[in-house]
Amino acid sequence: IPELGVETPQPEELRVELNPISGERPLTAITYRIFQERDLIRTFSIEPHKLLSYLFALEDSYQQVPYHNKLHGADVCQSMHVLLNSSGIKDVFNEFEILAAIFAAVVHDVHHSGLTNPFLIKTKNDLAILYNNESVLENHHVAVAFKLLQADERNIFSNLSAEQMETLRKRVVDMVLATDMAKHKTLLADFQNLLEAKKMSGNDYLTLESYDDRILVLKNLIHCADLSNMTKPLDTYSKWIDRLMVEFWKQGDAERDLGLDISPMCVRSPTTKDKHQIGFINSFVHPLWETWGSLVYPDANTILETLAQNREWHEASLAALTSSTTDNS
Ligand SMILES: CCc1cc(COc2cc(C(=O)Nc3c(Cl)cncc3Cl)ccc2OC)on1
Ligand SMILES: [Zn+2]
Ligand SMILES: [Zn+2]
Repeated sequence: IPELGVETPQPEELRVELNPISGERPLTAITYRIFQERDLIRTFSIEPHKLLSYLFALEDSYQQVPYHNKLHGADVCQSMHVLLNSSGIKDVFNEFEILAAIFAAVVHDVHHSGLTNPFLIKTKNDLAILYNNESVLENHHVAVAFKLLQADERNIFSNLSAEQMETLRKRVVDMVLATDMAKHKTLLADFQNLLEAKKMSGNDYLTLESYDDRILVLKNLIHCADLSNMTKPLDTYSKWIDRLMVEFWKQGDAERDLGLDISPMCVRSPTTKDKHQIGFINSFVHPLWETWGSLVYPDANTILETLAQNREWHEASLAALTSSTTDNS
């Protein structure tokens, strides 16, 4: 693959265009690089200047909130890229599904307001009215992502056939809507049932025939990427927690000012962080990653070990915190 990912008559010009990206445009830089590395630009005859225009507009449509900003979009896209390379699924998905998965990951939280679905619903936000309280944020994210494609100079899929575009759109909508935490239990249960059935059939690697089976794995994959903070080294992980805490606590302040009940995760207290993290990892994150780990065994072993270490870190700091407070009492 040529250095800039595409044969171009003006390599210098494209290089210049790309250079300013890496500093203040992390989402564009990471996503463009992944498109190059996976040769998606050539496979789907994507015009490089359209890809840059789309990514610039997408990056600028992420709000400047503490956690759900363009860095989170870039992070989930990069995590999706790595997870798609797991040996257990490397040869399962075709290039159309990979294009949809990478695109869904980078757009999945665009224009996030830093508030939760329950908050938007209980404050009767316009978005909650528009989407009838159903996956309000996630419907908004994927609608904004496709709205940005409507401008011709940003339509990176202009060389796909109408039928290819239709399937791509369905996959992206299905994956982004699956990032709604309210769907976690059903999504994981369906995933576990699928793997159970596959194990019964005896063949050692994953064969997925139907669209429903294939998209079910991709939905869990983007959900894993969205919940991958806890599987990262502690120094990275703790930065994500602090960002999310600031975002949740700001919502808590808004709830208090509006005379609403303060959501449990949004209560400002030193033990909130550790208690909620441990509870969240135990009830959501570990079961999901354990199921993913069984699919791509042994590829996810490092991830599972890091997750366990991070949980222990919280348990130790919670013990230290509570013992010190009981001493003072
Ligand atoms: C007080 C801060 C706090 C954080 C938690 C749970 O921890 C985390 C939760 C989430 C988390 O819930 N992310 C999320 C997803 Cl995956 C989908 N829709 C909405 C959201 Cl907010 C993403 C990252 C986390 O830690 C780094 O519980 N309390
Ligand atoms: Zn989201
Ligand atoms: Zn997200």
